[in-house]
Amino acid sequence: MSLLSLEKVVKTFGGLTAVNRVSFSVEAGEIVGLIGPNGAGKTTLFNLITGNYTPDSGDILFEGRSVKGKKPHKIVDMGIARTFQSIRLFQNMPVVENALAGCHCRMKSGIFASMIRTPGQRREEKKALETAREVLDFVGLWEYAGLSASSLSYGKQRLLEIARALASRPRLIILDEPAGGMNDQETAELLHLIREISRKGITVLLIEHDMGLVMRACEKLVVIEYGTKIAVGSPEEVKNNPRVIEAYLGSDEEEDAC
Ligand SMILES: Nc1ncnc2c1ncn2[C@@H]1O[C@H](COP(=O)(O)OP(=O)(O)OP(=O)(O)O)[C@@H](O)[C@H]1O
Repeated sequence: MSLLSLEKVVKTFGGLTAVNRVSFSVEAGEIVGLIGPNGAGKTTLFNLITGNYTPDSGDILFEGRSVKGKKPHKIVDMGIARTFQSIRLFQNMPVVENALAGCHCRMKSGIFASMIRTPGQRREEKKALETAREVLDFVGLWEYAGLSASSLSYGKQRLLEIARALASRPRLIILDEPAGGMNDQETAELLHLIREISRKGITVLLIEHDMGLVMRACEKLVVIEYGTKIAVGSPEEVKNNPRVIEAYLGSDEEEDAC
Protein backbone atom coordinates (compact mmCIF):
# COMPACT_ATOMS: atom_id res chain seq x y z
CA MET A 1 0.00 0.00 0.00
CA SER A 2 1.30 3.45 -0.91
CA LEU A 3 1.63 6.06 1.82
CA LEU A 4 -0.29 8.58 -0.30
CA SER A 5 -2.35 7.83 -3.32
CA LEU A 6 -4.26 10.24 -5.54
CA GLU A 7 -6.89 8.66 -7.75
CA LYS A 8 -8.28 10.63 -10.69
CA VAL A 9 -8.57 13.80 -8.62
CA VAL A 10 -10.51 16.69 -10.18
CA LYS A 11 -10.86 20.26 -8.88
CA THR A 12 -12.56 23.06 -10.75
CA PHE A 13 -12.93 26.75 -9.93
CA GLY A 14 -15.93 28.04 -11.87
CA GLY A 15 -15.16 27.20 -15.50
CA LEU A 16 -11.46 26.49 -14.85
CA THR A 17 -10.27 22.91 -14.34
CA ALA A 18 -7.27 23.48 -12.06
CA VAL A 19 -6.67 19.73 -11.48
CA ASN A 20 -7.80 17.28 -14.13
CA ARG A 21 -8.01 13.55 -13.23
CA VAL A 22 -4.58 13.50 -11.59
CA SER A 23 -3.37 10.18 -10.23
CA PHE A 24 -0.01 9.44 -8.60
CA SER A 25 1.31 7.79 -5.50
CA VAL A 26 4.01 8.48 -2.96
CA GLU A 27 5.68 5.54 -1.26
CA ALA A 28 6.82 5.68 2.37
CA GLY A 29 10.38 6.99 2.60
CA GLU A 30 10.44 8.72 -0.78
CA ILE A 31 11.33 12.33 -1.50
CA VAL A 32 8.97 13.32 -4.30
CA GLY A 33 8.89 16.61 -6.21
CA LEU A 34 5.77 18.01 -7.81
CA ILE A 35 6.82 20.32 -10.61
CA GLY A 36 5.25 22.22 -13.47
CA PRO A 37 4.96 25.71 -14.92
CA ASN A 38 3.30 28.59 -13.05
CA GLY A 39 -0.42 28.01 -12.66
CA ALA A 40 -0.14 24.28 -13.47
CA GLY A 41 -2.17 23.31 -10.38
CA LYS A 42 0.57 22.29 -7.93
CA THR A 43 -0.58 24.32 -4.93
CA THR A 44 -4.18 23.33 -5.64
CA LEU A 45 -3.10 19.69 -5.42
CA PHE A 46 -1.39 20.37 -2.08
CA ASN A 47 -4.53 22.11 -0.83
CA LEU A 48 -6.57 19.06 -1.84
CA ILE A 49 -4.25 16.67 0.02
CA THR A 50 -4.26 18.80 3.17
CA GLY A 51 -8.02 19.38 3.26
CA ASN A 52 -7.96 23.08 2.40
CA TYR A 53 -9.97 22.11 -0.69
CA THR A 54 -12.22 19.10 -1.36
CA PRO A 55 -11.94 17.29 -4.70
CA ASP A 56 -14.95 17.54 -7.02
CA SER A 57 -14.34 13.89 -7.86
CA GLY A 58 -11.67 11.24 -7.40
CA ASP A 59 -10.13 10.29 -4.07
CA ILE A 60 -7.02 10.86 -1.98
CA LEU A 61 -5.90 8.05 0.32
CA PHE A 62 -3.35 8.36 3.11
CA GLU A 63 -2.25 5.01 4.53
CA GLY A 64 -5.31 3.56 2.80
CA ARG A 65 -7.80 5.97 4.41
CA SER A 66 -9.58 8.65 2.43
CA VAL A 67 -8.85 12.24 3.44
CA LYS A 68 -11.70 13.50 1.25
CA GLY A 69 -14.05 15.82 3.12
CA LYS A 70 -11.89 15.87 6.26
CA LYS A 71 -10.98 19.18 7.90
CA PRO A 72 -7.32 20.27 7.69
CA HIS A 73 -6.71 19.70 11.44
CA LYS A 74 -8.05 16.14 11.15
CA ILE A 75 -5.62 15.51 8.31
CA VAL A 76 -2.77 16.82 10.49
CA ASP A 77 -3.93 14.32 13.16
CA MET A 78 -3.73 11.57 10.54
CA GLY A 79 -0.04 12.38 10.00
CA ILE A 80 0.22 14.93 7.17
CA ALA A 81 1.83 18.33 7.89
CA ARG A 82 2.59 21.16 5.51
CA THR A 83 4.28 24.49 4.99
CA PHE A 84 2.88 27.28 2.85
CA GLN A 85 4.14 29.09 -0.24
CA SER A 86 3.51 32.40 1.52
CA ILE A 87 4.88 32.22 5.05
CA ARG A 88 2.16 31.87 7.69
CA LEU A 89 3.75 32.35 11.08
CA PHE A 90 2.56 34.14 14.20
CA GLN A 91 4.93 37.00 13.41
CA ASN A 92 4.71 38.78 16.77
CA MET A 93 5.10 35.64 18.84
CA PRO A 94 8.40 34.08 19.90
CA VAL A 95 9.96 31.44 17.70
CA VAL A 96 9.38 28.80 20.38
CA GLU A 97 5.64 29.61 20.56
CA ASN A 98 5.41 29.15 16.80
CA ALA A 99 6.98 25.70 17.12
CA LEU A 100 4.67 24.88 20.05
CA ALA A 101 1.68 25.71 17.86
CA GLY A 102 2.60 22.66 15.79
CA CYS A 103 2.43 20.37 18.85
CA HIS A 104 -1.16 21.12 19.69
CA CYS A 105 -2.72 18.40 17.57
CA ARG A 106 -0.88 15.85 19.73
CA MET A 107 -2.16 17.34 23.01
CA LYS A 108 -5.22 15.73 24.57
CA SER A 109 -6.11 17.98 27.52
CA GLY A 110 -9.45 19.74 27.27
CA ILE A 111 -10.38 23.26 28.35
CA PHE A 112 -11.18 22.20 31.93
CA ALA A 113 -7.77 20.55 32.45
CA SER A 114 -6.09 23.65 30.97
CA MET A 115 -7.99 25.97 33.33
CA ILE A 116 -7.10 24.14 36.52
CA ARG A 117 -3.73 22.94 35.20
CA THR A 118 -4.01 19.29 36.12
CA PRO A 119 -0.81 17.22 36.47
CA GLY A 120 -1.71 15.54 33.17
CA GLN A 121 -1.89 18.90 31.45
CA ARG A 122 1.43 20.02 32.96
CA ARG A 123 3.05 16.79 31.70
CA GLU A 124 1.67 17.48 28.23
CA GLU A 125 3.02 21.03 28.26
CA LYS A 126 6.44 19.78 29.32
CA LYS A 127 6.41 17.20 26.54
CA ALA A 128 5.32 19.84 24.01
CA LEU A 129 8.19 22.09 25.07
CA GLU A 130 10.63 19.20 24.65
CA THR A 131 9.25 18.58 21.16
CA ALA A 132 9.49 22.30 20.29
CA ARG A 133 13.10 22.34 21.46
CA GLU A 134 13.92 19.18 19.50
CA VAL A 135 12.46 20.46 16.21
CA LEU A 136 13.99 23.93 16.59
CA ASP A 137 17.34 22.32 17.30
CA PHE A 138 16.87 20.07 14.28
CA VAL A 139 16.36 23.02 11.89
CA GLY A 140 19.07 25.09 13.64
CA LEU A 141 16.81 27.70 15.25
CA TRP A 142 16.94 26.86 18.96
CA GLU A 143 19.29 29.77 19.64
CA TYR A 144 16.56 32.12 18.35
CA ALA A 145 13.80 30.53 20.47
CA GLY A 146 13.03 33.68 22.49
CA LEU A 147 13.04 36.13 19.57
CA SER A 148 9.89 37.09 17.72
CA ALA A 149 9.38 35.26 14.44
CA SER A 150 9.36 38.59 12.57
CA SER A 151 12.98 39.25 13.61
CA LEU A 152 14.19 36.19 11.67
CA SER A 153 15.48 36.45 8.11
CA TYR A 154 13.11 35.24 5.40
CA GLY A 155 15.10 32.02 4.97
CA LYS A 156 14.99 31.29 8.70
CA GLN A 157 11.24 31.96 8.79
CA ARG A 158 10.89 29.21 6.17
CA LEU A 159 12.88 26.89 8.46
CA LEU A 160 10.57 27.81 11.33
CA GLU A 161 7.58 26.79 9.22
CA ILE A 162 9.25 23.43 8.66
CA ALA A 163 9.93 23.12 12.42
CA ARG A 164 6.29 23.85 13.20
CA ALA A 165 5.17 21.21 10.70
CA LEU A 166 7.62 18.67 12.17
CA ALA A 167 6.31 19.38 15.68
CA SER A 168 3.03 17.65 14.74
CA ARG A 169 5.05 14.42 14.27
CA PRO A 170 3.97 13.83 10.66
CA ARG A 171 4.67 10.74 8.58
CA LEU A 172 4.33 12.90 5.43
CA ILE A 173 5.55 16.49 5.21
CA ILE A 174 4.43 18.66 2.31
CA LEU A 175 6.69 21.61 1.51
CA ASP A 176 5.36 24.34 -0.79
CA GLU A 177 8.31 26.19 -2.33
CA PRO A 178 10.55 25.89 0.73
CA ALA A 179 13.49 27.57 -1.05
CA GLY A 180 11.44 30.64 -2.05
CA GLY A 181 13.37 33.75 -1.00
CA MET A 182 16.43 31.78 0.13
CA ASN A 183 19.97 32.63 -0.97
CA ASP A 184 22.36 29.95 -2.36
CA GLN A 185 23.85 29.14 1.04
CA GLU A 186 20.41 28.76 2.64
CA THR A 187 19.22 26.60 -0.27
CA ALA A 188 22.23 24.29 0.16
CA GLU A 189 21.41 23.98 3.87
CA LEU A 190 17.76 23.31 2.98
CA LEU A 191 18.83 20.43 0.73
CA HIS A 192 20.75 18.94 3.66
CA LEU A 193 17.73 19.45 5.94
CA ILE A 194 15.33 17.74 3.49
CA ARG A 195 17.65 14.73 3.41
CA GLU A 196 17.83 14.72 7.22
CA ILE A 197 14.01 14.81 7.43
CA SER A 198 13.91 11.83 5.10
CA ARG A 199 16.51 10.01 7.24
CA LYS A 200 14.17 10.41 10.20
CA GLY A 201 11.69 8.25 8.28
CA ILE A 202 9.42 11.13 7.23
CA THR A 203 8.25 11.04 3.63
CA VAL A 204 8.66 14.34 1.76
CA LEU A 205 6.52 15.82 -1.01
CA LEU A 206 7.64 19.19 -2.30
CA ILE A 207 6.82 21.85 -4.84
CA GLU A 208 9.86 23.84 -5.81
CA HIS A 209 10.81 26.12 -8.67
CA ASP A 210 14.55 25.85 -7.92
CA MET A 211 15.35 23.06 -10.38
CA GLY A 212 18.85 22.58 -8.97
CA LEU A 213 17.33 21.75 -5.58
CA VAL A 214 14.56 19.56 -7.03
CA MET A 215 16.96 17.52 -9.13
CA ARG A 216 19.30 16.92 -6.20
CA ALA A 217 16.72 16.36 -3.47
CA CYS A 218 14.09 14.22 -5.17
CA GLU A 219 14.20 10.61 -6.25
CA LYS A 220 10.87 10.87 -8.08
CA LEU A 221 9.22 13.75 -9.89
CA VAL A 222 5.60 14.21 -10.89
CA VAL A 223 5.14 16.81 -13.61
CA ILE A 224 1.87 18.60 -14.23
CA GLU A 225 0.84 21.09 -16.87
CA TYR A 226 -2.56 22.78 -17.12
CA GLY A 227 -3.82 20.59 -14.27
CA THR A 228 -2.91 17.34 -16.04
CA LYS A 229 -0.13 14.93 -15.13
CA ILE A 230 2.27 14.72 -18.06
CA ALA A 231 5.15 12.68 -16.63
CA VAL A 232 6.39 10.70 -13.63
CA GLY A 233 9.89 9.36 -13.16
CA SER A 234 13.36 9.87 -11.80
CA PRO A 235 14.85 13.37 -12.22
CA GLU A 236 17.01 11.99 -15.04
CA GLU A 237 14.02 10.48 -16.86
CA VAL A 238 11.94 13.60 -16.42
CA LYS A 239 14.75 15.88 -17.53
CA ASN A 240 15.03 13.97 -20.80
CA ASN A 241 11.29 13.61 -21.42
CA PRO A 242 10.47 15.63 -24.58
CA ARG A 243 6.99 16.51 -23.31
CA VAL A 244 8.47 17.94 -20.13
CA ILE A 245 11.20 19.80 -21.97
CA GLU A 246 8.55 21.41 -24.14
CA ALA A 247 6.19 22.19 -21.27
CA TYR A 248 8.53 23.19 -18.54
CA LEU A 249 12.23 22.97 -19.15
CA GLY A 250 12.04 24.47 -22.62
CA SER A 251 13.71 27.78 -21.97
CA ASP A 252 17.51 28.01 -21.94
CA GLU A 253 17.34 29.64 -18.54
CA GLU A 254 15.53 26.66 -16.97
CA GLU A 255 17.82 24.12 -18.64
CA ASP A 256 20.85 25.94 -17.30
CA ALA A 257 19.34 25.69 -13.82
CA CYS A 258 19.41 21.87 -14.11
N1 LIG B 1 -9.11 29.65 -5.04
C1 LIG B 1 -9.04 29.74 -6.37
N2 LIG B 1 -10.04 30.27 -7.08
C2 LIG B 1 -9.98 30.37 -8.43
N3 LIG B 1 -8.95 29.93 -9.18
C3 LIG B 1 -7.91 29.39 -8.51
C4 LIG B 1 -7.90 29.26 -7.08
N4 LIG B 1 -6.72 28.66 -6.72
C5 LIG B 1 -6.06 28.45 -7.86
N5 LIG B 1 -6.75 28.86 -8.92
C6 LIG B 1 -6.36 28.76 -10.33
O1 LIG B 1 -6.03 27.39 -10.56
C7 LIG B 1 -4.88 27.29 -11.41
C8 LIG B 1 -3.82 26.51 -10.69
O2 LIG B 1 -3.27 27.33 -9.64
P1 LIG B 1 -2.17 26.82 -8.63
O3 LIG B 1 -1.91 27.91 -7.67
O4 LIG B 1 -2.57 25.50 -8.09
O5 LIG B 1 -0.92 26.63 -9.60
P2 LIG B 1 0.61 26.38 -9.22
O6 LIG B 1 1.08 25.29 -10.12
O7 LIG B 1 0.74 26.16 -7.77
O8 LIG B 1 1.24 27.77 -9.63
P3 LIG B 1 2.57 28.53 -9.07
O9 LIG B 1 3.72 27.68 -9.46
O10 LIG B 1 2.52 29.83 -9.82
O11 LIG B 1 2.38 28.67 -7.59
C9 LIG B 1 -4.48 28.70 -11.78
O12 LIG B 1 -5.06 29.02 -13.03
C10 LIG B 1 -5.09 29.54 -10.66
O13 LIG B 1 -5.38 30.83 -11.10
